[in-house]
Amino acid sequence: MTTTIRGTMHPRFETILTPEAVAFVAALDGAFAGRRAELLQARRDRARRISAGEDLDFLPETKNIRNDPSWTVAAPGPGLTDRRCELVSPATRKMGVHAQRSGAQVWLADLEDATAPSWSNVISGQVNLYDAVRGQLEYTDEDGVTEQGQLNPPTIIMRPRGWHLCEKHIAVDGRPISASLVDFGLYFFHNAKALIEGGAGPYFYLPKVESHLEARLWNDVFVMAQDLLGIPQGTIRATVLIETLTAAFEMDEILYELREHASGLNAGRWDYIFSYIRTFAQRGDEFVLPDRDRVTMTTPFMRSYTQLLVATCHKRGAHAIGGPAAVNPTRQDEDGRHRALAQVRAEKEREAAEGFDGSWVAHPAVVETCLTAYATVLGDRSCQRDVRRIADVTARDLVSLEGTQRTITLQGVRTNVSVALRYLASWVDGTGAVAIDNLMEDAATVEISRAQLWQWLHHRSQLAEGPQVTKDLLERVIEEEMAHLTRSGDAGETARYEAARDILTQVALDDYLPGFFTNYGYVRYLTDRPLRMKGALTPDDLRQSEQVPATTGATNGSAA
Ligand SMILES: CC(=O)SCCNC(=O)CCNC(=O)[C@H](O)C(C)(C)COP(=O)(O)OP(=O)(O)OC[C@H]1O[C@@H](n2cnc3c(N)ncnc32)[C@H](O)[C@@H]1OP(=O)(O)O
Ligand SMILES: O=CC(=O)O
Ligand SMILES: [Mg+2]
Repeated sequence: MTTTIRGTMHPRFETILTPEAVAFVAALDGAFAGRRAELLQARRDRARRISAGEDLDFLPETKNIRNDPSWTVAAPGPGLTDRRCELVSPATRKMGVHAQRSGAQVWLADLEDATAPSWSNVISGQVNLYDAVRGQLEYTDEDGVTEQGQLNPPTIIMRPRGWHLCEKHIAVDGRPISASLVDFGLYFFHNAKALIEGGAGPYFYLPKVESHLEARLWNDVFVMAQDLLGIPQGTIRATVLIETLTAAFEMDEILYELREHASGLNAGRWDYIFSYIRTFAQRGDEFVLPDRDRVTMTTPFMRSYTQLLVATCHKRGAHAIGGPAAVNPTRQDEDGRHRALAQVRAEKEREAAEGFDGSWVAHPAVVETCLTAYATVLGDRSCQRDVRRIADVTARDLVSLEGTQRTITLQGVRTNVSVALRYLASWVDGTGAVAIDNLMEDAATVEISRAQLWQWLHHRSQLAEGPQVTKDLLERVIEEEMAHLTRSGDAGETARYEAARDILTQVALDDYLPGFFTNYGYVRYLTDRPLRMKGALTPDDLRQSEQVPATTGATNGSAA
């Protein structure tokens, strides 16, 4: 087996990419690459069946697991009992230092939705985590002022990339390897023992899981990783984001598969909305969602999902964690800041009243707000896992848009285009979380925007103002927004917006609905040696970006 590092070696990358660490990751990939490929194929097969009319339902073959009241998940790991506020941020040095000083119980260091997965971001994120775990994270600003993390920092939970992505800068026998295993493996190899010695442990958030079989794969990865490093089984803790529609039907099963390592479920609402759109993109009008800002946590199908999540977690002794509010309390706008704080407070109080044990925030300025809101329900208690909730949620409740306001507007189209272009122009430049119009935008929120454009186009949806959504209309709006966004004439900015337009056109306007914009964007714009920077990508390039075996001709998510 030959392992090759294809990415540029920046300063300190050698700390992470040691021969032993790379061999560890290659061993994991060698053991699990086949199953990962099969599970990605199973995703595509299921997506095709749903597109063709198959209804989603709870699985008959796992009924025993759901109905068996006797099993629970492992006790919370050290440092994970109190999770009232989890601050999420990209794993940069500056954000890491701020997160460590934020007063949150958890720092969720994100290599996923909030990180544009360039080689430089991925490995420098590992360098920053390496330092953070050892209490050595510091950051020097432009004025030469050095800030350090604090002595008693939050528990770190790391979020690796999802199963659908590969890491092209590390090749085993010429083949790129799973991005999930690179992120998980490097972090675990370097830090597991130090974390345990420090009184915590190797903890993970698992993103975009679509089935309990994918959770089983993660569990098997954990077992092998712990074995290889001589760490006791059951040391790892994983919280699974329930952020795909299909996973919402398998919450019990996902916890069961990971039960020795599971510590909770999280309502990853943005990807969940995206997943809803993607799953039903080619079904009838009854599944077409309205403007992005009209879908909230109190929209009936969203409410059903969170009720089921809380009830499932508490039945199994797991933490139920709320998702991130996207409002951004920017310091530039005092009124906007007050509105954002009030909105976060109302949202977190509602979550706590619904039974959640804690929640994500995406900005340090709202940590206190989140803690106060949870305190109104929890008082001195660190969580409410012992409070059982009954959720009488049916399969229909999880998918039906009955009672949902369904209006689509030209402004909704324009906002989706503008937000996607602005976000993608930053993403190709290496920034994966961006404040736009006082909202936090990341890969998940922008997936909603582009998938809505695709769905509305596919359905020729009627806008409140009269016209239908057509390709001509979308192209016109894109041109208008591009003219507006590139008006400075700056060459670098224009090039980034051209790249953004290319990605948006590819993933929102084509007949084919790609599973994720990140696959295409990554191979085209983020790799150290990008795949054919000029000229159109061929269907083979696209398949490669989505890791679809050439023989299947399948799409990832929805067959066109
Ligand atoms: C769908 C999902 O998955 S959500 C989870 C993934 N998303 C995220 O993690 C996004 C996290 N949030 C962010 O990245 C940022 O808050 C942004 C990009 C939205 C806004 O950042 P900024 O424009 O820098 O905001 P702002 O200027 O108000 O920040 C004030 C300070 O707080 C810091 N800060 C802002 N957000 C965070 C954060 N999440 N964690 C740590 N520090 C932060 C900034 O670095 C800045 O520091 P400075 O004063 O030393 O310059
Ligand atoms: O990862 C979180 C989400 O909302 O998506
Ligand atoms: Mg997500």
